[in-house]
Amino acid sequence: MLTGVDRSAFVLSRPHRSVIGEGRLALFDHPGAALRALADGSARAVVGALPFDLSEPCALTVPATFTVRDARWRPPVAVPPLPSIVGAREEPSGAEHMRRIAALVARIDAGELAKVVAARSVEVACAGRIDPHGLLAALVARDHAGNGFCADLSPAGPGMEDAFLVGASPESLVRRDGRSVSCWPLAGTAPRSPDPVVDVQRAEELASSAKNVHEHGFVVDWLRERLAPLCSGLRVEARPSVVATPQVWHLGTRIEGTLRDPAISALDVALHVHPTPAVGGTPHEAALEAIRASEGSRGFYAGAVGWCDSRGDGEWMVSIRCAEVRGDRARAFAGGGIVAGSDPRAELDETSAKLRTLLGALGVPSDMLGGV
Ligand SMILES: C=C(O[C@H]1C=CC=C(C(=O)O)[C@@H]1O)C(=O)O
Repeated sequence: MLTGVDRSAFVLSRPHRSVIGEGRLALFDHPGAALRALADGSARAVVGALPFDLSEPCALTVPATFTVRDARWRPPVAVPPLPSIVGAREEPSGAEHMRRIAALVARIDAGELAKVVAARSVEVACAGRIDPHGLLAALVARDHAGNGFCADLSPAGPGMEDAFLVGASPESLVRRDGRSVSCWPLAGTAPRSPDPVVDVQRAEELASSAKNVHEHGFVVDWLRERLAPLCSGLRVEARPSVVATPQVWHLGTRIEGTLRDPAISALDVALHVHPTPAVGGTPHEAALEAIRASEGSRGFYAGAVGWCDSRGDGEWMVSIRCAEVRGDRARAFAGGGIVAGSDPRAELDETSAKLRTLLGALGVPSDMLGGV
């Protein structure tokens, strides 16, 4: 048992630092109210999650204690073991996901869209309650960079009691330290291989893949466009580099700038750039409409998780490689960018590789679902 520890505490674990928010002084289901509380000094910090669709409720908390440490998160005491797996169900099925991708590719060919991210989920049923910090501990231990997050979703209101968003995202939406702002968008993916020679070959192929570089470019263009009015001296790496997670390789581009107005906070910037085409698409509105039509609400998957303090500093991660956890259930999500020429089977396999982050940490055997 975790005694004397806030089992619903917010945690963001990063390679360089961890942020922990315990207790709850105030809850906000709208980011505007959180921004006002930070600006008027009534909140020292705000932590939590933004949904994919910003017209839906967010889940932000003013914690009673807010701790920043210069190292990745480690559980303060032993966490309970995760319960055994009873079953797992894909939503939609792999066949339906491929059908949706084929329909999106047809819309891209017709010139209605240039890029759109298609996502699916797996709902895992367990024999007992999933401790959110127990799952977080498993994720952080399996992630060589030490990435992980856990956010209480109950501030989003009715229906979200006992819901948490738990994940290990490699993608930083925005980080603000004083006037410095940085983003590290990821898009373009290749699965890792247990064979080191094949693994390196896959990374090299990804770096030179015209399709993946094209898919990645939409995200960089969007961020450049959104950040240029806010920043002076915006620096965007000329070409993407290859970034490793335990399950996949990604293309990533570092972007840095200096805020023209020091009153603009990390949360302001996150709200200004979210959702990027790493989770949405291009053109922006048409892609969001296509996602709504094919998937319905994504809830907090593909939103953002992070923190912002009263100085405006903070960090927000894109909430991918995550699951919504409620009681004995966890619903894990993964998506992938669809562009002209995307192959539905390869895209399905890509989401299976991404889903392994969560399914592996939960202990779901790989043969429990077709190919996931
Ligand atoms: C939308 C997801 O990943 C994004 C981040 C990195 C690579 C991506 C891709 O190659 O499609 C996605 O844009 C997800 O993992 O659910």
